[in-house]
Amino acid sequence: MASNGEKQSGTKPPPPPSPLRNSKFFQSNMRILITGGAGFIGSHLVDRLMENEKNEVIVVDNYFTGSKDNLRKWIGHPRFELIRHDVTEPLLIEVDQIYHLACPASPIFYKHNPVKTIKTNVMGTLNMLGLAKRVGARILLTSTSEVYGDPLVHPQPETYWGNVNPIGVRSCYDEGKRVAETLMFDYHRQHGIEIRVARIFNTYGPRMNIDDGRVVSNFIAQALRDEPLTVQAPGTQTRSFCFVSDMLINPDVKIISVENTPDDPRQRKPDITSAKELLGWEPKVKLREGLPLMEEDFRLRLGVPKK
Ligand SMILES: O=c1ccn([C@@H]2O[C@H](COP(=O)(O)OP(=O)(O)O[C@H]3OC[C@@H](O)[C@H](O)[C@H]3O)[C@@H](O)[C@H]2O)c(=O)[nH]1
Repeated sequence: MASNGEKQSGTKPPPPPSPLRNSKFFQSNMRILITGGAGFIGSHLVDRLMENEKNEVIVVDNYFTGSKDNLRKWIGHPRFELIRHDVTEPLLIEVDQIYHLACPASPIFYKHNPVKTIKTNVMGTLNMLGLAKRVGARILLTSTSEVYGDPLVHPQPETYWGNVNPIGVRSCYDEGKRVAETLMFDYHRQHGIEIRVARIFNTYGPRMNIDDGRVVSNFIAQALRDEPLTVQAPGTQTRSFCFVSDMLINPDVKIISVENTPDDPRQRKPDITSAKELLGWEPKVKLREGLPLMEEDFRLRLGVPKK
């Protein structure tokens, strides 16, 4: 679709899917690969796909931010396989569908080793697309709201191309995911690969990493420890949050509205203050469906006894 003023004329249609791909349309048993399947969203996706007895699920993960613990109920299951593998290395395997989730997603983790983050996004996606092409698999990439950068349009329609800093500390992730999206669409246009791209916004729920520095996990951990909630400056930023099971109902769902002030507020300011100090009142954190489960899980991990 043309937007931001650019005309898209003369684009040729993608080639038809390979005969290998065509044969999979009539197949009901699916062997599904999930990269990053030991992570927060990945493991919920595994649960969902394992519900279908016709599916065989293979997870690859390097356990940088994921954990075997998230998959413990499936380890040893005849339809389930777990491989320690880093997607920046090629993977030769026979599968029918690929869900490519592998990448650290929390800002503190992806900024920890930015070169590795961009390698994961670029080389990892190339490797997965190469695999999809070789075996005729359909592939889904989990992209991010961060492809919009500091959006100047609210809410962001898919036709909006974003406002991204190419040299900032978040670029390894923002730009990495943008290149990953480009690769997906180029493989589709050039090789007829069947693709899906889901731009995921801030997701929360059980199995979220307690120490990933994100606002939901921080607030819950702080509340459980009876500490003040920290709101990072400027304090006016907003996010749209999606509970993990709501996201899996329709992985293509786009939950929008990331409002930011114009002066690059996404570069975290060091002056962190307590919510009370900033707002003049202590905000009440509303726990919704599923959160009691998360709270229980966090209590256990923090060693905070039940009330
Ligand atoms: O303790 C905290 C943590 C965070 N925040 C603020 O809360 C907002 C949300 O921050 P988070 O770290 O939870 O997440 P971000 O929105 O910055 O990044 C997220 O965006 C979409 C996903 O694709 C990314 O993977 C992701 O982690 C930010 O404005 C941040 O400054 C706080 O006020 N207090």
